[in-house]
Amino acid sequence: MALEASMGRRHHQTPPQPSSSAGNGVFFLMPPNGLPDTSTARHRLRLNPSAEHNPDSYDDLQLEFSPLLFSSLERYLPPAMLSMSRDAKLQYMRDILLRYSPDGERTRVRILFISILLYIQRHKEYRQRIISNYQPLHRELYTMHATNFFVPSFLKAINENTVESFRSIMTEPIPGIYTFEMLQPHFCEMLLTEVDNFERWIHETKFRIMRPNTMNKFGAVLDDFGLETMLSKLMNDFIRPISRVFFPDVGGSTLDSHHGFVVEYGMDRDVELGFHVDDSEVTLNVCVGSDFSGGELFFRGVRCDNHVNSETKSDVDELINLESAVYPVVLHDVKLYRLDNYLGASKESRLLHCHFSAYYQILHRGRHRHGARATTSGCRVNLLLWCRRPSLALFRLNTMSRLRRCEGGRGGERQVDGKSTCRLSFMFSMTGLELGMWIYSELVCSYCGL
Ligand SMILES: O=C(O)CCC(=O)C(=O)O
Ligand SMILES: [Fe+2]
Repeated sequence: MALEASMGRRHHQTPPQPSSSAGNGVFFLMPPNGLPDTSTARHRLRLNPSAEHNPDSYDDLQLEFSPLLFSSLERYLPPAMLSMSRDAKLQYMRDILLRYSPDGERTRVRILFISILLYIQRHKEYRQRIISNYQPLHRELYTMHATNFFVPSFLKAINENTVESFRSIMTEPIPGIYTFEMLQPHFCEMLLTEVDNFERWIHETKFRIMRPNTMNKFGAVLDDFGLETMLSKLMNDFIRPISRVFFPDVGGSTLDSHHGFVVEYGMDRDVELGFHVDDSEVTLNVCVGSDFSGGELFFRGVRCDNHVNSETKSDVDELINLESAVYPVVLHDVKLYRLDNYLGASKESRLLHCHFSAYYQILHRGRHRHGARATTSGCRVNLLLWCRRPSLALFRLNTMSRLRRCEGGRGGERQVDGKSTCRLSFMFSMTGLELGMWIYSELVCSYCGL
C-alpha cells in the first residue's frame, strides 16, 4: 500500500494495519500492542459504511473526540446497532476509540487512518450531492481543451518539454517565483461566470458549501462542483512538467494530487489574506478577474517546518519596506513590483519580498511565505491550484489539526503584520490527533539559512 510504503520509508516504523479482515467486510481494530485481543469481538466495525443510515448528531456533548468523528463512525457500526439509542451507540464507539487512545504512535496512526477513511467517505458524498444537482453554465470548461484554454507560446513550450523551452516563457523576478503567460482571457472569463453561476445556485438552494481553506470565508472549491478532472489534467500535463524543472527540491516531478479553488475579495467578500504558507508543494495562482485595485500579492522567503512560525530576524526586517522599496516593472500583461535592492544581494535575496498586482499567472513553492493585501475596490478573483506530492498525504491531515489548535481557530484571525506565518490549509481537522511530522529536508529555509 502507498500509505504503508510512505510510512516505512519516512519514519522507519511498522506500518499501520487498519484492518484485519474477518470475512464478509468486517474488520477488527487491533489493540495498541498490535496483537489480537480476545475481547475484540465487542469492537467490531463494518468495512463498508451503511450508505442509507442517517447518523445521530453528537454536537451537544462534551466528548474526548470530535462529535463529527462519532457521527461519521456510526455508519461503520454493525447493522444491528444502527437502530439502538444514541447513548448505546456512543458507548460502543467510545469503547473502541478509548481502547486505542493511550499514548503511542502506532495507536494514533490507526485512529488517524480511520479518520481519513471517514473523511474521504463524507467528502465523496458531499461532492456527489453537489454534482448531481448543479447545472454547469459552460460545459466546455469541464474537459481539457488545451488549444482553447492556453496561449500558443505556453503550448509550444509544453510540447517541446525542455528546460530551455520553459525558461523561454518564464520570468523569475526573484528566485523561486515564476511568472508566465498561460491562460487565454476567454478561459478566465468563462471561469468567472461559471463561479458566479455556482454561487447563484448556492444562494437559491441554500446549499451549505465548504469554503476553500481555513482563512477564506468566500470563494469556492472548483473540484467540488465538477472541475476536478479538468484540473487534474491541468496539473498532470501542464504544471508537473514545469515543476519537474523548477521545483525538484519539493518533488515537482511527482505531484499527483491537487486542491483547486477560487478566492474572492472585494465588497461583501474577503478583504485580504494574511501571511501564510500553503498546504501544497507547488502553487499555481492565476488572477482571473482584473477589475480591481489593491490586492497585491507579496512573498517573503521559503521556510522549513521548524521555522514556519519563527519571527523574522529584526536586522532583515528592516530591509523590508513595502511602500518605499518597490518599483513597477511591466512584463507582458504582468505588472510586477520587486524589491529595489534585491539585485546583487546575497543574504537579502533569501528573504525575498515581491509584490504582484493584476494581471498575473504565478508558480511558487507552497512553502514560500506570502499573503495578499487588501482589495480596495472592485472584485478580485484568483484561481488557485495547490499541487501536492503523494507521500505527505497522511501527515497533512494531522499537521492541519495541530495548526488549528496552536492558532486557536480559523487561520484568518491571525496576524497580517508579516512577523510570523500561519499555514493555510483545507478544513480536515477531525480528531485533533497529531503525529507532528512533515519533512521538507531539501527545502532551503530562509530562517535557517540566514
Ligand atoms: O489571493 C491570492 O492571490 C493568494 C491566495 C493564496 O495565497 C492562497 O489561497 O493560498
Ligand atoms: Fe497561498
